[in-house]
Amino acid sequence: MTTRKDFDAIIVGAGQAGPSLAGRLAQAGRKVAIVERKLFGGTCVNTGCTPTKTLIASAYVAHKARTAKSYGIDVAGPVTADMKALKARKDSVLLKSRNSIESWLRDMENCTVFTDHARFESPTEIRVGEEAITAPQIFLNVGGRAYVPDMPGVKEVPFLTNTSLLDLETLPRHLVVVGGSYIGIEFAQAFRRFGSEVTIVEMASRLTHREDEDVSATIKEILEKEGIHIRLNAECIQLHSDPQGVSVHVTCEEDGTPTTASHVLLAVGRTPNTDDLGLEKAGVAIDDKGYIQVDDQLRTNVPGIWAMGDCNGKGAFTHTAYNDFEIVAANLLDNDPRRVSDRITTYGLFMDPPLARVGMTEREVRESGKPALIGTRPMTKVNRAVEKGESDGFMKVLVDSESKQILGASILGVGGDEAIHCITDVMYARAPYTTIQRAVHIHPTVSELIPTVLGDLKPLQ
Ligand SMILES: Cc1cc2nc3c(=O)[nH]c(=O)nc-3n(C[C@H](O)[C@H](O)[C@H](O)COP(=O)(O)OP(=O)(O)OC[C@H]3O[C@@H](n4cnc5c(N)ncnc54)[C@H](O)[C@@H]3O)c2cc1C
Ligand SMILES: NC(=O)c1ccc[n+]([C@@H]2O[C@H](COP(=O)([O-])OP(=O)(O)OC[C@H]3O[C@@H](n4cnc5c(N)ncnc54)[C@H](O)[C@@H]3O)[C@@H](O)[C@H]2O)c1
Repeated sequence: MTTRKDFDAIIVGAGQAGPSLAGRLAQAGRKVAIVERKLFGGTCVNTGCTPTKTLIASAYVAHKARTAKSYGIDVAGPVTADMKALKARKDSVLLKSRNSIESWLRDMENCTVFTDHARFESPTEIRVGEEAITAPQIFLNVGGRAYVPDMPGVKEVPFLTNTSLLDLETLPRHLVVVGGSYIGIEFAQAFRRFGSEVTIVEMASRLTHREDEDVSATIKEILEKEGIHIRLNAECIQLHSDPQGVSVHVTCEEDGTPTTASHVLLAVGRTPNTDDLGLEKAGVAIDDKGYIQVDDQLRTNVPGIWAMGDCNGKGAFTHTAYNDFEIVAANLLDNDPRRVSDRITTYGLFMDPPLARVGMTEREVRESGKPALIGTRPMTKVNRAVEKGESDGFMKVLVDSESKQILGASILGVGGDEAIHCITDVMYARAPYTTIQRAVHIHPTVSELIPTVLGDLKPLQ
């Protein structure tokens, strides 16, 4: 028999926005229900950021051990990856995080945790297993999952996604990665460093095709230097089963030589978890890709229903999901009219060296027609990078020549994922670039060279 419980607020999904919002609402004395159907912490903690960055740390150690000789250090014997031990380390890191989120929510005053699939019955009622829960305010934080394209052969062969690849306890002989963007590149480099042969198959004409061409080209060079094969313009990918695993045809020509993979990873984007939420019963509007449509304060078209994180299509990162929580909490609880449009685009791609990005790309600046200045510097001219023996990449900053404000930056280089934040903060402050140029940064750091780049700006031709 269905039981019915009434709350002030229901949160669906315990990813990167839901738990923090539960905390704020419960603290404000609201009676809160949070529903999680699978793993507390969602994608980032369980199958995304945390496990990948933990594996990438192991891959970095392998790479350093293999190149130890060039630092004057002898490492006896071949460097090999113990996949079981790698996985155990990764699991222990993510389990701590998952468990701490779950126990925080379960111990939270004014908060009731439900662990089942949530589905709308009406705009104010949600069914969770045998229970019906109601609230005048409902917050959706349902995230997304790996997109599986309907490519020829995909139904006939075994393939991996970011979730299943993380569970491997043996090293793939040859990993073919379909998709040359964040997920594909991070996994490709890590598995190459663990010892797999790796091929990236990308249908666009370059890797990370949303980045500037110089960024894509340098990423390709770095990956190829480590022995990763890269097949671009792969417009006719077909998968066939093969006695040795999966054969992957890449070219449209019938006689093109296939690549034989022991494992295939699909890393071609994400799809939102909105198809099984009963949104039609609540009347919540989605776009043609399934993303929940929201306004600048993350309100859906139905009063009393909000959507935060990857499921609203306004961002696809942990920091954007968390910022969605901050926006909703500020508007509802703090009388602070924060907006999504206040957010400056920023993200990292955690290959080694990492790519860090903020604001506009050079291409976007050119397309905008704004009069602009540009400053660049190769990492070979950054002392710290040279001293570390990690001088691949470059930094590039674009400035509005009239307002003197920074329009955007790309740092592809060691430490770039940290150094970028001195640029980000000045962009949020809407201060002129000269603020950074006159700041004294510590020697020897990567950040130290950002004032130098800004001291040598040239008109963008
Ligand atoms: C391999 C990989 C690496 C990544 N690395 C990074 C990174 O380094 N940095 C970064 O910023 N981002 C990274 N991301 C992206 C990041 O993980 C996501 O942007 C982030 O997790 C989105 O958070 P979210 O709260 O929107 O959704 P999620 O974290 O996906 O959480 C949604 C939760 O809702 C639950 N749920 C869904 N439907 C229902 C339902 N009907 N009922 C109950 N519960 C439901 C799900 O089980 C899940 O726990 C990575 C992603 C992947 C896949
Ligand atoms: N460092 C990070 O912050 C990080 C890391 C991993 C994932 N993520 C998040 O996960 C999301 C998904 O990442 P992703 O790399 O899967 O997707 P993506 O959308 O960034 O890139 C998909 C890539 O696959 C290619 N592609 C699409 N269909 C293809 C096909 N049929 N054959 C060959 N190539 C094809 C595209 O051209 C593109 O290069 C990202 O939007 C990102 O927000 C973030």
